[in-house]
Amino acid sequence: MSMPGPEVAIEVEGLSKKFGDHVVVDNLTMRVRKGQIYGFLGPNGSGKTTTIRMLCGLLTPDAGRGTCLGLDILTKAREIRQHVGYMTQKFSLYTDLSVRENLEFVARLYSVPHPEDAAQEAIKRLGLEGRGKQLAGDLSGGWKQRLALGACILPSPQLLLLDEPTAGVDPQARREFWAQIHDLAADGLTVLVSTHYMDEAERCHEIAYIAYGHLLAQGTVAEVIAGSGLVTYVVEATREAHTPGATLAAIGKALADDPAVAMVAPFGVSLHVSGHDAAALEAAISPHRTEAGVVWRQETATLEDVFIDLMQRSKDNMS
Ligand SMILES: Nc1ncnc2c1ncn2[C@@H]1O[C@H](COP(=O)(O)OP(=O)(O)OP(=O)(O)O)[C@@H](O)[C@H]1O
Repeated sequence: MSMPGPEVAIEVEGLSKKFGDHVVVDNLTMRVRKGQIYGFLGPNGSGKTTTIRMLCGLLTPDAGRGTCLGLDILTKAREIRQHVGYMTQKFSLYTDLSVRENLEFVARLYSVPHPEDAAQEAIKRLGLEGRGKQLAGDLSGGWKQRLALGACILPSPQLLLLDEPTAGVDPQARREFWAQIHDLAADGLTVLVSTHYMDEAERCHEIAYIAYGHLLAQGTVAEVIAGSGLVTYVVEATREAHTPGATLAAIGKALADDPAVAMVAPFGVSLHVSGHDAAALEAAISPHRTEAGVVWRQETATLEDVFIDLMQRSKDNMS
């Protein structure tokens, strides 16, 4: 493997990890550019956290090699860790200390010069002005996330790990949180995010889908969707349909076992029907096209369609 250029934050090749006899990550090769927001998706227990931990030296792989922030992940793990900020799902600050006290505490813990000024600067940068004296425990979920992010970036890490960062946060706070992540990335911070949420995935520059230890897809959202080869039709109940739910359910049931249909999923008054062979799928839905009270249209598969399909197929390969 050649030396990574300055624009590369992480470059790894053939990483594998076993716990006992269980291969949790199998032969993973990937590259993350500096300033990139990189999302990791996949079913529970598929190896996302293990992968992220290996990428930044928190866990030693059994096989493979690579660099993170220009440092060897096998021999320089301790140095790498000094440049990594980790925001877990669990709020890990002191609920009975104020916002300012929490930030000053973190600044002192990490020997940040001038901790009081650094805390004040973080308060300003995060739009927490006016909340400095508020107890962290009294903040709403969205503000807590913001404070946790502030604490994470106080020591000026070069790499930020986010574990489902906006679980349980309302849409506006989510949007603001992600705007901040994008600002930080624009300043050169590299961000690895593990998530189960499609909207978080869509906010990443690139994503990787991992299932049962295998990296099944990676790239931008558009590349992952295009690479899936999934053809999707949407059948929607019209206002004239007397029993839209029943009509769609009957179509769904009729199509679910057709070999041309990879999946059928209900979304409100519509169903997504997807498959891999366009002609076979077209033939499967053709008898239902003329049914009363529904309209059919072809659409680009959604990221969720693609992930469910990847998961089902990898499960089939495993069994
Ligand atoms: N230290 C460990 N010792 C033994 N097994 C482990 C250890 N860490 C993880 N595992 C196992 O490895 C597998 C992958 O775990 P990992 O946490 O990487 O998955 P994940 O994709 O992040 O899951 P989730 O979405 O549930 O957080 C799981 O079966 C888990 O139980």
